[in-house]
Amino acid sequence: MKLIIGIGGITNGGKTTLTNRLLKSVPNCCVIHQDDFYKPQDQIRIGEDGFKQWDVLESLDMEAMLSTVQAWIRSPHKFARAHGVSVPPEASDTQILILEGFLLYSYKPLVDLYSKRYFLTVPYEECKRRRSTRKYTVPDPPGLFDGHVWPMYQKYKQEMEAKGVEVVYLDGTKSREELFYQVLEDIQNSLLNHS
Ligand SMILES: Nc1ncnc2c1ncn2[C@@H]1O[C@H](COP(=O)(O)OP(=O)(O)O)[C@@H](O)[C@H]1O
Ligand SMILES: NC(=O)c1ccc[n+]([C@@H]2O[C@H](COP(=O)(O)O)[C@@H](O)[C@H]2O)c1
Repeated sequence: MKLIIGIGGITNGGKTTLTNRLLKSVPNCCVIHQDDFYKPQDQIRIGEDGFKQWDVLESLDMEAMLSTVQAWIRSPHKFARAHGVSVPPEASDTQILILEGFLLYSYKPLVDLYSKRYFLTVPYEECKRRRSTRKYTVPDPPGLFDGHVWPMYQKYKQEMEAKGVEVVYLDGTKSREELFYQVLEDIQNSLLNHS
């Protein structure tokens, strides 16, 4: 059985933290990070808002991300070995792929592939506070959060909801442990329901 799990949602919601915790506990589990598919900086256009458009889908090479997911679907064991995930000889038939990223549910060719879509949220003030301490490869210019990041977050979330994409919302202000056990239990239930 193959399960593709999305850990999506708001920037600085705790997606990477939760994903890393799950990877330590869930056997036969690989990960693909959406951030790894950012286009080169000189291909990120400047929008009418005056900012480099880091928070739009067009800034990510989603075709390449989809190809990577398809490589896992074709052969999870081969994919795991190629990505340094140990595959014991007696590995069970259950293989799990976690996709982690802030725009996971806005790219049509991927959206139906998920067995489960999680979506972390945190309120505006908390998101802005966490973001202000974060160091990206390209530092946020002044005003980026209010002028670009937050409006794009709201736009994509509204579009996702309008399309009726089914997600499980997670409250990113809960403790790291609480979030981990909530999702782990839910994944275990999904496995039971699929078997
Ligand atoms: N449950 C949580 N409660 C409080 N802070 C958290 C929690 N999860 C993550 N963080 C912190 O928030 C920041 C962003 O976390 P990260 O996992 O990198 O978010 P994302 O991958 O969604 O951008 C980091 O400083 C991290 O330590
Ligand atoms: N990874 C990069 O090269 C890069 C560069 C500039 C901004 N960002 C930011 O990364 C955010 C998405 O990643 P997180 O969900 O991990 O915060 C976006 O809001 C975007 O503004 C990433």
